[in-house]
Amino acid sequence: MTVDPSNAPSASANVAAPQAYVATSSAELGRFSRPSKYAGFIAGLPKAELHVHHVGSASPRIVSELASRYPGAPVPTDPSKLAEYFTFSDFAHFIEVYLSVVDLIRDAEDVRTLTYEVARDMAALNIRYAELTVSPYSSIRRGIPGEQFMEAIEDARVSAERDLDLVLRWCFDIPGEAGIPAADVTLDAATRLAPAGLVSFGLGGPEIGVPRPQFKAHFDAARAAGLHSAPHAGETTGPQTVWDALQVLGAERIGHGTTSAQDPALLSYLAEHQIPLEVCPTSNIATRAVARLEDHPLSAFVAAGVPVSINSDDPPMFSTDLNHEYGVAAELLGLDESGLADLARNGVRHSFAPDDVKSRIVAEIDSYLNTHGR
Ligand SMILES: O=c1[nH]cnc2c1ncn2[C@@H]1O[C@H](CO)[C@@H](O)[C@H]1O
Repeated sequence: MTVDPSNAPSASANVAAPQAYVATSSAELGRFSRPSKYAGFIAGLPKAELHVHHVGSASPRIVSELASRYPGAPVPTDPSKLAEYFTFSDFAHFIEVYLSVVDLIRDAEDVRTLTYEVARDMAALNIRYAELTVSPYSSIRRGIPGEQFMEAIEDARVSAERDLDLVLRWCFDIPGEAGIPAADVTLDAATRLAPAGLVSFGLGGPEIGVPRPQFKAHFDAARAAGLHSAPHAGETTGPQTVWDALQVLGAERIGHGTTSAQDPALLSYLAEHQIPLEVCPTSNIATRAVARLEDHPLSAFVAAGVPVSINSDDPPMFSTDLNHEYGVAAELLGLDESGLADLARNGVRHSFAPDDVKSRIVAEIDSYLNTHGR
């Protein structure tokens, strides 16, 4: 895989390129919902993304390019066949497909290129800050040395900040299905290899058959090392998983948290303690965690006073991108431009970004609303 520097937008080009939906194939974008009437406003709005997976952000072009190097792989080499490959019968099927793409990343150069290209797609959407969920275990167990992996992602992070006006940070997550050995490797990567951009410790993958409490010692150690706790919970199992994440893993933010809506006491707790949920509406439909967008509990969260941010999760795999998700949120919550700007400010405020980065981006949002709001 090679980077074509001539495709890299300059920082000033980002501001003026609101129509670019480069993170996914535009024909497929919005397979699960209509384009928003606010699409133009959203495209130029400076935003933060707090829940987005590293490999799950690989564009169809990168995925098919990688697949063509490994003819035996199940992943299609033709980008136009990817939409069908990325149609999931259920969450378990989604994870199986996700791991087949992870399998195509074989060396540190792949990691560096992938990370930089993901950053470039984000910058074209006017994302100014992103916490990318990275699973070092998946690469280390496929033979990429941990030190090389860290060097690759850090190199991409520093280049993105220099070239793309995008501040990147990492959440290292345990792929839950791989159990304690994966947790050990992830904790070692987070605490011994400790790259400068790392801000949080997470837990992803399936929830069924993967109880959160088994990872208590790993989260305790990560938190003692100064990392924030941001596990997935309540995406595919009920509210008890969210309680476990809060009470056992010390969660400061919850990935998805969708089924919290089933438990009024949990909603009150989240509101009282101002624990944000990282909501990814289209993802929940694509993995069939929620049956229909109309059934999505986003508006119930907001009504209960639970803080939320809007995120894209694995955008090309779900035929979406962050701008499209903001349009979906506007529809679900009945927002206008000023409400969309509030949503963008929430994304920044709930992030683990340095304070100066937060105030800079919030000021950019304020000024964008002043000049582009109705
Ligand atoms: O929506 C999601 N929920 C949970 N895990 C996910 C999701 N998207 C990507 N991953 C990724 O699945 C891998 C296998 O556990 C992990 O690397 C996790 O980051």
